[in-house]
Amino acid sequence: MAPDMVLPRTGVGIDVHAFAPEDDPQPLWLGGLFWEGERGLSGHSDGDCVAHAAADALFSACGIGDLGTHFGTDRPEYSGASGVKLLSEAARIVRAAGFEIGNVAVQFVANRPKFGPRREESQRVLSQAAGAPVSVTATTSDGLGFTGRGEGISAVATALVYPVSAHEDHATAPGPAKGAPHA
Ligand SMILES: Nc1ccn([C@@H]2O[C@H](COP(=O)(O)O)[C@@H](O)[C@H]2O)c(=O)n1
Ligand SMILES: C[C@@]1(CO)OP(=O)(O)OP(=O)(O)OC[C@H]1O
Repeated sequence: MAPDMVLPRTGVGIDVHAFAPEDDPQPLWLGGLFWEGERGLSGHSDGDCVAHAAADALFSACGIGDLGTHFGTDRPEYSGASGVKLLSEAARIVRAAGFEIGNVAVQFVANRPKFGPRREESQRVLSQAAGAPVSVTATTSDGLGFTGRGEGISAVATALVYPVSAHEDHATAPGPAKGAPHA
C-alpha cells in the first residue's frame, strides 16, 4: 500500500437478544422504536439488537474494541439504556477517536415485528443518533433456527468510517499542478 494512501475502513457487528420470558414481560425496543403490543427482548440495556449491532460495527471499523469494551454489563449506568443512547454515544466515541462515519447498514432477522411500514421512521431515528446515514432491512429465516422459532432476534451490521485528519489533509493539501510531470 502506498504510504500516503487514505483508505476508508469497514467494520462488522452482530448482536442477538432472546425474547423476555412470559413471566417477566418487557417492552419491545427495536431499531430505535417502541413496538406496541410486541413481545420484548431481554438484556442489560433495552435489548435493541439493531442499534447494538450498528454500534458494534462502528467500533469494529475503527479498531477500538466492541460493545462490551465501551458499554459492558458491569457498567450500571447502561442498565436499561436505550439503543439510541448507546448508538449516539458510540458515534461520539468514534469521532473522538478521529474518525467520521460514512454510513451504517443493519439487517435484522425475525418473524416479528413486521418492519417495512416503519422502516423510514427507524432509519430517521438511528441516523440522527449516529449523525450519519443508517439503513435498516429485515428478513425472516424462513422458520428456521432460533429466529424462526421466535426465541429471539439477531442483527448484523456493517459500517464504513474514514480517518478525519488524514481525509482533511488530503482535501486541503496542495496537490501537484494539473499536467505536472509525475515524479
Ligand atoms: N420482520 C420482518 C421480516 C421481513 N420483512 C420484509 O419481508 C420481506 C420478505 O422476507 P423473507 O424473509 O420472507 O424473505 C423482507 O425482504 C422484508 O422486506 C419485514 O418487513 N419484517
Ligand atoms: C449493551 C450492554 C450494556 O448495557 O448490555 P445488553 O443489553 O445485554 O446488550 P448486549 O448486546 O449483550 O451488549 C452488552 C452490553 O454492552
